[in-house]
Amino acid sequence: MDIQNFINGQYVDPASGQWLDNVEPATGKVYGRIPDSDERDVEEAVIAAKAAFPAWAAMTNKQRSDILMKVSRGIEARLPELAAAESRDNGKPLKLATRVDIPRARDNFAFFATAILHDSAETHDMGESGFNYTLRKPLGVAGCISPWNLPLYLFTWKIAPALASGNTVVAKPSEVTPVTAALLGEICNEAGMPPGVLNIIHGLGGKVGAAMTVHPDTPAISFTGGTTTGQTIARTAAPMFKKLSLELGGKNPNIIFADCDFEDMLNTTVASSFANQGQICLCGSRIFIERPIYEKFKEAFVERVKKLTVGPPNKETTKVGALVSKPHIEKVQSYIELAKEEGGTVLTGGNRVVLEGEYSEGFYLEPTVIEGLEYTCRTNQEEIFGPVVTLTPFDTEEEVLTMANSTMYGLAATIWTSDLKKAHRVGSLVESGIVWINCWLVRDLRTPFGGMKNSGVGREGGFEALHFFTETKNICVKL
Ligand SMILES: NC(=O)C1=CN([C@@H]2O[C@H](COP(=O)(O)OP(=O)(O)OC[C@H]3O[C@@H](n4cnc5c(N)ncnc54)[C@H](O)[C@@H]3O)[C@@H](O)[C@H]2O)C=CC1
Ligand SMILES: O=C(O)/C=C/C=C(\O)C(=O)O
Repeated sequence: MDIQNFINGQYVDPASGQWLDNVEPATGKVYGRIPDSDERDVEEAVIAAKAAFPAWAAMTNKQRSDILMKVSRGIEARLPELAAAESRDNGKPLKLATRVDIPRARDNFAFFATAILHDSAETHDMGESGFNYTLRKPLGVAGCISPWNLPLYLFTWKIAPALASGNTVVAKPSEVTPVTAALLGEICNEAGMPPGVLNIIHGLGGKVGAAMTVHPDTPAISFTGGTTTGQTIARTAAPMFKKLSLELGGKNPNIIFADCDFEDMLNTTVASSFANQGQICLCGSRIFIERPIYEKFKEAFVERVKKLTVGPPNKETTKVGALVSKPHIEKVQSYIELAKEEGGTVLTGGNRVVLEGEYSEGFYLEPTVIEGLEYTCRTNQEEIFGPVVTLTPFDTEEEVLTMANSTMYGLAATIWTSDLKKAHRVGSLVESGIVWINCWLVRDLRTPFGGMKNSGVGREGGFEALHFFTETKNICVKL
């Protein structure tokens, strides 16, 4: 299956005439080609987006909202097809793509299509001498760059607010999982989105992403991906005074107190550790357990993890699918080896899984649980982004906070306790942009979403996302 760039409402080949292989993680085999685009394709896309901007920005919020709602309904209408494409491209279980990824892409469009109808600006009253009012103007052409772990989910999480607030967009999905983004162009055309409003360029980050970032006519860049890539983007964009939204890596603590609801915690901790093969920036990869329940937790957790079925993404019984790529599974395996060198004991997992028949070369890995590591070691400090978690006991709140806050990251934390005061106390001291108490990945799209420290800059979600894609202007009126 070959895909093309989507520029000015048309599907076109890359200027280079060159293509990249697209590999199916479940089989390890090439199953299509994607454009190996470069700065010439980005230039064409920016030209189209600039031309479309005045008319799109001049529409009323209601007019834009109507089109974006049609996109949302178009995603819903093609949900089975999109879910199958996502699962094949990424390796994630089809069930997950059907229940989570594609519904969330649909909801992202519906959420921002309706949010824009409820947005308003401030007035600052100066009494008899006058008043100020605030205008928020779209920026122009927004650059949106997204990763491979939640492909259409995160692609639309950026595009929808950018479009709703009146910008046109040049977007780049990950070259590892480009297919559902390519299909989105068809849905936008069917929804009556004017040509040039959304443009989608495929290819390598170092070529396409870099060209989008350095282009003088992309005043805002919204990026989700690895922290190192975020640093590269910031180095280019900051001196150009671009607006930057960076959602980066995490090394999230999952803090389990002895007084928690054990069964609820156990069920959710299995999911927060291994959902999407552990490839979600919000997964809790460092599990801290209060000492009185450490052994009980370890035994119960390992027993549950051993029962997780690793299998082909399209099989009904599969709980853990394929990791996204060969380089990625090799990276994750290298961390398991590192953990052993650092003195860790693998309690379960640690090995590649070789399935039968057409899946024998797929990227399957056992869900892995490790204990006995110092909290300061590399395994406990660096983002692994795979189905690997570590267990560490703790005795006091102070101790667990020291360990939880010891990494360069600060994205998400989970706290399990029946003591609301303790939950609130620890929640306010843990260095994380997002804290879940007695739950995980419960999402309300209105809430600020993003990380502290090296986990990012800025917040997505709700009005914060809509406002990121605007320039705020204050107008002072003297009476
Ligand atoms: N949401 C998250 O927190 C994610 C974190 N990661 C982390 O990053 C590590 C590396 O994964 P990658 O796939 O290499 O992520 P990445 O950060 O390289 O890729 C994310 C997106 O950025 C683009 N990109 C790459 N280099 C770029 C550049 N110089 N300028 C502009 N755009 C660029 C990519 O093409 C892709 O669309 C993973 O092992 C994981 O630890 C990866 C994906 C998502
Ligand atoms: O918005 C969400 O619900 C989830 C976002 C997840 C990421 O940004 C990620 O895994 O990279």
